[in-house]
Amino acid sequence: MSQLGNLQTRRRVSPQTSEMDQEGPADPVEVYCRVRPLNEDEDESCCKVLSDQILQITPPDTSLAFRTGHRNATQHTFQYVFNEATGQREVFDRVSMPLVRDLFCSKNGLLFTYGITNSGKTYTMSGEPDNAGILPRCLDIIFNSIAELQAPRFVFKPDKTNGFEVQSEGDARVEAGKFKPKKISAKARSEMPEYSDILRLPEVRKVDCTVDEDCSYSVFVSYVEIYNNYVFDLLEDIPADSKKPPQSKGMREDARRQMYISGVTEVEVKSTEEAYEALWRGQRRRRVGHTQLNHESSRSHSIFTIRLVSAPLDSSGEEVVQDKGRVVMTQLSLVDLAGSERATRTGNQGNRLREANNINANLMVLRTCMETLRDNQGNAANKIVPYRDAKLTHLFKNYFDGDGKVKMVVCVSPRSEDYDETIHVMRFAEVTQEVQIQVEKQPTKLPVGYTPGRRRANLLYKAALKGGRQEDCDEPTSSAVHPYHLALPLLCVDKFLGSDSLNYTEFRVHLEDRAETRQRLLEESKRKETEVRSMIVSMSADNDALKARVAALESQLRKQDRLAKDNQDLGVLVKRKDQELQHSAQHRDKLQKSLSSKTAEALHLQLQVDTVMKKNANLERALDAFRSDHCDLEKEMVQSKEIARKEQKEKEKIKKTMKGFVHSEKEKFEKLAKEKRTQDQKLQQVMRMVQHPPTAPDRTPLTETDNLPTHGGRKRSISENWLNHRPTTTLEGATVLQPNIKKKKTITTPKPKHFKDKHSKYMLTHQELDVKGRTKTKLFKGDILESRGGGHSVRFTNIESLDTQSMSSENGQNNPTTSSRRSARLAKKSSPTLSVSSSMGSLSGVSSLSEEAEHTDVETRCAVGIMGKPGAPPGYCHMTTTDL
Ligand SMILES: Nc1ncnc2c1ncn2[C@@H]1O[C@H](COP(=O)(O)OP(=O)(O)OP(=O)(O)O)[C@@H](O)[C@H]1O
Repeated sequence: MSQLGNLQTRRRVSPQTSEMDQEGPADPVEVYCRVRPLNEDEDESCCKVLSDQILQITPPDTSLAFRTGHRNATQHTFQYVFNEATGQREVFDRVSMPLVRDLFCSKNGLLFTYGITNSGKTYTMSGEPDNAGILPRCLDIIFNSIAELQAPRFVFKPDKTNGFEVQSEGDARVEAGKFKPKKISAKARSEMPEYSDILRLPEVRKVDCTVDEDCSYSVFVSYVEIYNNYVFDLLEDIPADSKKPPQSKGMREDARRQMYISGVTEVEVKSTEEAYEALWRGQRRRRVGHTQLNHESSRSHSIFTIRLVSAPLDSSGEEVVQDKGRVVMTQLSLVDLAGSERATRTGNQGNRLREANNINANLMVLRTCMETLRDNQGNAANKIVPYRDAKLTHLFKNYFDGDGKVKMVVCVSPRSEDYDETIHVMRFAEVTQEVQIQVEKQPTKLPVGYTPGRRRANLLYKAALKGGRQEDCDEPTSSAVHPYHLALPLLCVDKFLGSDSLNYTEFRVHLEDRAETRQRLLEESKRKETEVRSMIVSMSADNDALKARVAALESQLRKQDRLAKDNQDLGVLVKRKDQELQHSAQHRDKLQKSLSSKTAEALHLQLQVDTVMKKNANLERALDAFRSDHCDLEKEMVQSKEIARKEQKEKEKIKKTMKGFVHSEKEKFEKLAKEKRTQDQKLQQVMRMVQHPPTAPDRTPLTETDNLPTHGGRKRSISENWLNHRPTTTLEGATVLQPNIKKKKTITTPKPKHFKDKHSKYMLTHQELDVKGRTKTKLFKGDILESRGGGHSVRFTNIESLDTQSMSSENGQNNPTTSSRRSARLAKKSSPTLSVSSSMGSLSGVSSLSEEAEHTDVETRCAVGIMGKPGAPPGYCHMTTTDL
């Protein structure tokens, strides 16, 4: 672990970097965003590009975030946001062109495309036929830029330890002679038509920086994929008939502590077409491998690496310097990451789930690394960055340690269904943007000790040589002269040799001239050489001074660049801060609004509290009053209880007294009862005697005879016919009052025909209860007389009555016990009514005599009358003469 810790803080020292600036600037990871257009079958977009730097995402109703209450749209700031209509060229120019430029300035580059499945990562990285993405454009522009500066094939050779060897052009040619370039057959090409046309870029573009013409360049490409945390080489030569599945590669660290894939195939490519063929082969292998391993392309991370290898030309500008230490290698890694969606979303199982987990593990580690890097910068912490936890981060750890520029294109699917995943992507992007990479100092190029422009000079020289042979020797053109060639004047011997008159003297003179000229020229040459040498020395001094000046200017320029970059960063920061301020202002407004509403609410509540407190005070006062009342009542209750207790005591006293009284009364009563029983016995004896008299005339014991004339005596009545009118309500058992009449007809309801019969006497039995509940029985007796109109009338002659009192008081012969019993029964049965039929109308108006028949005038004598009315119950009442 300590070793890992060291990794983070250690700065790599490049063998070519002898002069390093003190401290490199911090370079943020640049994160771009690209929103793909909606497909035809997709109708709702949740993304909106607000400006070049801001993307707004709105949660749709169906999203989990919306359902869990996160309903506000979120805004995300990026280095640059490409909207749905942005073309591939613009994306390349903004994102990748600076990386390609860096390649020629000895700076490495790493570019990721990150996003969920189907968000446009592959489209952005590789593109489509006629719509090339970043990768083919990078290749194209590199080859366009180094077209005539390329070293012959095999001059540079990978040394298997992440470095390159240089060999002479002769050796390279020998090796090249054996090399057979791999050409894709038309049949194979037809299998993957999507890659066959991709290179047709409409324009020829070069990098917009100076490419060192005194260097020779070679391009190498490698293509690997990381699947389930294994690294597979996609350009490895595997025999066509091999049944073995692809073997994974290991990772190593080279002498410069750079991570590399051990044994990875690096293919030297001399043109865009060749590079693209390698890519194509890799894609094909990927497809075959995926079939063997049973996985899908989008489930693995693919890494296409372009290495630009260069070395300076020698002094003649002819060949590459045969020195390995002078080889410069820069690389650009283009990474198409697998879909970032979470395993749960895909609903995968088994292998697919493991696959998804591994993808996520790699991306998760990438995220953790970013977070740790950010924390280390922000809080000056020194946490260990877990690069080694995943192959992906392990391979690129040098980039994050400052060995190159890191960029990321976040691809966004605008589909509403993808909202929840897109938000995760945005969070990762935000973290990544905050990572600042401490850029390693760019090595100042060592002066190689050769004159610049030697390639061009060599070419010119070659061209001059070529031209000298062709043209006439007399007038060598200045343009064809080698700048360092001090040509001697040419001697045209032919004109002497070909003449007929051979003049040797002339020839000797000419030769002497020539020797003289030669001597002169030699002297001149020496002089010129000395001049040139001194010139060169002075030029070299000038050159050194110029170089120093250039270096100073370059460092100034770098500083300016840095300042400009800082300015730009500051601008971005200020913009971001402005937005944050806006947000916070909005938030503050919202808070103020809610505060004022809360204040109003609080006031309202305060009022309510005041009212409640007032009510409470009233209630407390009422409670006090109730309490004092309660005390009073309690006192009263105590007093009442005292009174009640006293009363109870008194009651008990009275009860005791009453008990004594009742007891004495009971004794008295029992004594009386005893006496009554003896009386009863006596009375019964009398009754027996009365009911069964031996001979004596029947005498109603209970009869109360008034002062009426005695023509209705008992003896007589025996021989007379009596109409005995006993209404149905008459109680049985009143026999004690019944006269002993033999000839009688008892009727309940009198009718005229009864009076037409031979009856001469009429007797009506009437019973009634008095106010004390005693039964009064009366016998109204009278004579039936024929009226003048042919009807009948009754003249009452006698009334006999019985009640308990009268019996006991008026007739000592009456049996009080019997009477009272009967009376009680009568009282129970019904009210006493005298029943007279409606036909008794003829009977009305007949006067009768009262018991106290002492009245002498009609008015008093007729005080009682019998009255019958149709439909009304019969009865009698006291009447006046006027009533009658
Ligand atoms: N910017 C764009 N303009 C037009 N079409 C696009 C764009 N981005 C993506 N597409 C289209 O969207 C579809 C999905 O894109 P692509 O295959 O690149 O997604 P991906 O993220 O690489 O998916 P995977 O993770 O499965 O590889 C393709 O048909 C592609 O043509």
